[in-house]
Amino acid sequence: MAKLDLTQYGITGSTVIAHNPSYEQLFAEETKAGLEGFEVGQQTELGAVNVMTGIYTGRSPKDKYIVMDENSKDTVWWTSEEYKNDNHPMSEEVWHKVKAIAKEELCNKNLYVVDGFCGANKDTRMAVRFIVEVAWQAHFVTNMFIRPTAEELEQFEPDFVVYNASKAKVADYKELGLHSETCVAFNTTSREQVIINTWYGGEMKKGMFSMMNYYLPLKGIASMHCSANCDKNGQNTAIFFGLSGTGKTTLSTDPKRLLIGDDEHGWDDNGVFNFEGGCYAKVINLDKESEPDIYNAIRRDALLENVTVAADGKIDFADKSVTENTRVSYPIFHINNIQPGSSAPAAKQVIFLSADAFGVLPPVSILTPAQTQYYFLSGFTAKLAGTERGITEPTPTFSACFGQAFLELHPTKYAQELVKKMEKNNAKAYLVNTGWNGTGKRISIRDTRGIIDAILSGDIDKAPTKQIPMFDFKVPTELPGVATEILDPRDTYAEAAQWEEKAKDLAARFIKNFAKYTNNEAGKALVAAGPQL
Ligand SMILES: Nc1ncnc2c1ncn2[C@@H]1O[C@H](COP(=O)(O)OP(=O)(O)O)[C@@H](O)[C@H]1O
Ligand SMILES: C=C(OP(=O)(O)O)C(=O)O
Ligand SMILES: [Mn+2]
Repeated sequence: MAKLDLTQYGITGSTVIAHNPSYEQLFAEETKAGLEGFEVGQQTELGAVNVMTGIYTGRSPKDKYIVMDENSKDTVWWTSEEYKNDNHPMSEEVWHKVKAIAKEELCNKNLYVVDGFCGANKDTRMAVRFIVEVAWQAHFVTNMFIRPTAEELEQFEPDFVVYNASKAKVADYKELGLHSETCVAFNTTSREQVIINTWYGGEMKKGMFSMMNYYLPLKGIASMHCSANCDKNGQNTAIFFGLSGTGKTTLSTDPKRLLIGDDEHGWDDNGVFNFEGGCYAKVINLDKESEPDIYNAIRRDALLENVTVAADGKIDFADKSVTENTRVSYPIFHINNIQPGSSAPAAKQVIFLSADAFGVLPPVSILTPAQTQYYFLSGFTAKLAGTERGITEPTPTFSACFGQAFLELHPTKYAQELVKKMEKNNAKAYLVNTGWNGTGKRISIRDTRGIIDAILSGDIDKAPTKQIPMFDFKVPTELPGVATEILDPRDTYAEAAQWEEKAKDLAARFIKNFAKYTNNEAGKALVAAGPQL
């Protein structure tokens, strides 16, 4: 491969230690002598290396900016007083300043450069070049993005460049009108991302997802915060939407099915395709018996983050003293049953995962088409501790399309694309509560897996059903492999009246949240599909 010249990016005096390093080389670099602080990788008993990411162990949405220019000003869904989101505008002037900070940090250094694809579909994939200072950051993106073939690397022309200056700070952030010394900024026109003062790998992964969420729907392709799998013949695709920690990775990793991907997908006329080349699983309290596939994926080349590891390499998955958002990234082929090419025909089943901290939602509801749109736009769930800074306990939230933090266009755009694809392919939707019920405990993974099995096998369509008041949810009254007494959430309370009180409160929250969609006829028409007081 021709030697990479970084001066084209304004980075001078730097040595590229490795351009597209092998796993061998990554291991050697991240465990070599002389590394300091959070650069240090520690080998663990499972063969995977563990790293600590410093103060930032989750994303930093308050520090996310999009450059507002001629192209983006009328397309991006900007934060506003009426509807706050994480798309904070940045002027071109400030962009040049933060980019200069990043470039200065990357000058006269030893750097790693990794080229990867975002998107399994060759026609619409984005070729991304990551320029980083820390060896394990190169390892993280090697795990998470689609690894080009040797031939593709020869001809690699980046569509997008990421400058990771995690060691730098925006000292004059106040003068620049920014929120803190940390900055995660995107320029959708020059197609660049700048990261300053956070080491959390999720900023690179979810950053490129945000960009796919910008470019793809503008081309008529659905871009979705969901996991996906299919049957062993590569058919009967199912997708699982959900905010962080609701079970996308856990539930899509299913020994009976082939994994397409665990977090970010597109849906075009050919079907569903993964954006990524790896998975990023939560490992807090990871249990070998109940999640063997994820556990077995943790071996050499997987990269653990913020996990407690003793000097002899022994792992304590139960320890959350650093963060609850302990993670492992691994290339997708660490899972045995994967769908070749990471794409499959159009989805037949669409599952919305919601971790309800109030204990109101049934563990599974069969949605009507109007309810599908209503609950997709509402995106009700709980933010679980750790993935975002400042969230320390399950916090109820309405996260549009189950991924508001990553939406660059208005939520209705994503809903339209999803509905178009679902209608064309006769797909059905289900709302699955992976959170709490009246027992005060989280619904067991075992019961949730039973529910998912019943959806995927079609058993749920044969089950007797009843309607749940206020929400008018159709729920099964019995399902094979699932504890019958949890199917109607009222039965999990000592008195049904306790459920009713909480349900009224939640219904009112839904109604209040949905008001922002009712300024047009389409939105108004959906109100009837939502909860009624
Ligand atoms: N009923 C349940 N369904 C799914 N996950 C559950 C359930 N109960 C507890 N969990 C835990 O919740 C977490 C889900 O995380 P994960 O699958 O990584 O979510 P996501 O991929 O959506 O971010 C895991 O730690 C899992 O063990
Ligand atoms: C990695 C993240 O999300 P998820 O838990 O959905 O994988 C994240 O939001 O930073
Ligand atoms: Mn996940």
